[in-house]
Amino acid sequence: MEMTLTKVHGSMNTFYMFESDEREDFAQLAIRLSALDPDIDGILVILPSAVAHAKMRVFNNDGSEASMCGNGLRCVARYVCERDRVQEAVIETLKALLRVKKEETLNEGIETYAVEIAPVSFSLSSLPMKYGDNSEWIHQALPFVSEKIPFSAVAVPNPHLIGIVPQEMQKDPSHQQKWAQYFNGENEYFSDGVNVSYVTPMENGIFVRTYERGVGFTNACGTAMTASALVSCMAELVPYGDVAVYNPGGMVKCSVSKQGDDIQLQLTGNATYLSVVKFDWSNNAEESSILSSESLEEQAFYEKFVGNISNLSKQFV
Ligand SMILES: N[C@@H](CCC[C@H](N)C(=O)O)C(=O)O
Repeated sequence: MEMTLTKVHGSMNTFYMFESDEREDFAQLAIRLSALDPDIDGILVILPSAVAHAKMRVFNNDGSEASMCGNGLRCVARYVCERDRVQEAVIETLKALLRVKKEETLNEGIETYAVEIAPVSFSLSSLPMKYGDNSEWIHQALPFVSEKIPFSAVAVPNPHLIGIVPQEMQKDPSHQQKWAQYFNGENEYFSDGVNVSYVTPMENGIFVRTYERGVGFTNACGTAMTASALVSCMAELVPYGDVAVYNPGGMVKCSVSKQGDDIQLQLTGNATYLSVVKFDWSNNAEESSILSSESLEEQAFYEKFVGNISNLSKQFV
């Protein structure tokens, strides 16, 4: 079967995106496409929804399904808003209906979208995370990992473990890699794995590097950046409101508001289309292949934007 896929990215977190009806083979498709194109972090499937403009499912490049994907949702938001000729829409995800909207451009030539990130829970059972009898883990060291790194565990609703680290630990991500690999293998703490982010405050925001469950190190993870902005506000590293979040793939804005237990999070950033790809999905996955790829013109604008901000984030990469 010939499929048309759009290769897209949000902060260089890169996916093949396509519209489809429900099928059983999305996981195999994600694995096969990732084997053919190591640039991608997974696939985004846009499905019909009975309760929203569309439904999004996201599969990591190892075939595991995630409950949410912030960078991916911006790309899906763009697709649905352009398809339905609307400025705002509601997208059904595995655990929530989320509001999305077109925003003013981040920079010339960059399609920009804002997406709601919800629901938020600090309850360890929602990740799930098991650590003694604790019901939450907020801004405390995990002594077996390091006495010096305050960690927070939060589900948005996919699971995140976030550590605040000094600049030198961003430059050498080996500590992060070791523990993220451990928590995403056989271990007693995270039975479903976890996305692990290391965060460092900057003069005008924060820098976040993420090791994603089911993927490995990514240029950026939208839910991780938003959860990291929340944790940074709670730790008083940055004020509540709009937080500039830098990452190896660029920069996004995360808006954070917290009144008691009521937390509202929004992620704003690029939704860039890279190319249109024809893919032959045969019954035998091993034989499936990319037939053609036609580049679009948008990436040059994104690279110009990254060039403008790189003096701020290059100290971390
Ligand atoms: N890159 C995504 C998150 C993708 C899912 C994640 N790897 C998981 O398994 O939870 C984002 O932008 O949020």
